[in-house]
Amino acid sequence: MTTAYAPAVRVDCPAKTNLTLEVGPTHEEWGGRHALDTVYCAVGVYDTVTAAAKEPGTGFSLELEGAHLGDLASSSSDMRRNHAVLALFAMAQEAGREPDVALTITKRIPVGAGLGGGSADAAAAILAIDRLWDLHWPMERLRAIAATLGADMPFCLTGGLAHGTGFGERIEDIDPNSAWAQDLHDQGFTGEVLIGAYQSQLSTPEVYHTFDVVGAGAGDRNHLQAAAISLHPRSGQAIEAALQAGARHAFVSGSGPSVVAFVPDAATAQRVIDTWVEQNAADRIIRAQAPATPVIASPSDANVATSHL
Ligand SMILES: C[C@](O)(CO)[C@H](O)COP(=O)(O)OP(=O)(O)OC[C@H]1O[C@@H](n2ccc(N)nc2=O)[C@H](O)[C@@H]1O
Ligand SMILES: Nc1ncnc2c1ncn2[C@@H]1O[C@H](COP(=O)(O)OP(=O)(O)OP(=O)(O)O)[C@@H](O)[C@H]1O
Repeated sequence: MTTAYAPAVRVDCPAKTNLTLEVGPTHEEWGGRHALDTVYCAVGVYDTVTAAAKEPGTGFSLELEGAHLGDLASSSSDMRRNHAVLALFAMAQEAGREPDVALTITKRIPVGAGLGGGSADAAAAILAIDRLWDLHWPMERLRAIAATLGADMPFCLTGGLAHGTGFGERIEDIDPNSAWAQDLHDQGFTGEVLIGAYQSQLSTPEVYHTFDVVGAGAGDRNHLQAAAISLHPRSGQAIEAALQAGARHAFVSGSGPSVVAFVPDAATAQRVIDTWVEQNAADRIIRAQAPATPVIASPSDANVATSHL
């Protein structure tokens, strides 16, 4: 007898950056994490996570795809520590079920880049499993589960623009039609974005520890920027080059090393790309739109576009 399983679910989840990132003191009750006041912005480079049911009692499986796997590609990378798998375990515990799910991750978000790649995959897994198991839990419940896994994960569940506080897990969505969103748009923080990414990765804990020593740079919207540049100077070169080429804003994304540049038009985008190439200021250049939101699809939603990928 063949068992009929619910169809696999696919979620495309965008990367995140921080349009502002104010870093305050550490809190023991948060595991030593710093207090944050940040404006999150999801950026349209997507990882794709699929979740499919497996035979009961067979446990989870994980397949990784993509040309940019960073340190995930190494044989020592422990599948059980992958953020998407940790999300599956958390959902299974909350639902009182076994994690008999086959996960696949197609990675496009640079790894260890300050773009929330692991957080995006964890959020995508939560959204996919919520649909696969027909749970239909409210977003607040999904966010509470995500917050136990990492600071950026609650935001990644909804994307768009949001105000983050606490250690980053307290999320207040910024309505796209609000005066706040309009102001961010008027400042040039929406539309075409260029991401300068690198072969090298930065450890988020190390960047925060370096911040504790060097502090924030004068006038830096991202308080971690000076720390990230001290650990990865090429990011500072890419920022200067982008601003000289006409970008309205250019800064380190989160804990870095990647650099995000907001440009007003296609001509400026091309000038920034040409300058980064001429100066070898980045190893990989990605063009994207901001803000962006997760796209959830089951095979039955055959009409779901994939032009955003
Ligand atoms: C840099 C940001 O990406 C900005 O959005 C986030 O603050 C980091 O989010 P994340 O990678 O999900 O961070 P977590 O996985 O929760 O924590 C990783 C490590 O980063 C440091 N960390 C993280 C968040 C925070 N508010 N303060 C911290 O000091 C801590 O050393 C922590 O052990
Ligand atoms: N699914 C995943 N995708 C990317 N990294 C993962 C994943 N699961 C575990 N990791 C590990 O998490 C570490 C950080 O990767 P990630 O891409 O989330 O960094 P990041 O973009 O700097 O995150 P953040 O901006 O939230 O600090 C990497 O060293 C990687 O080995």
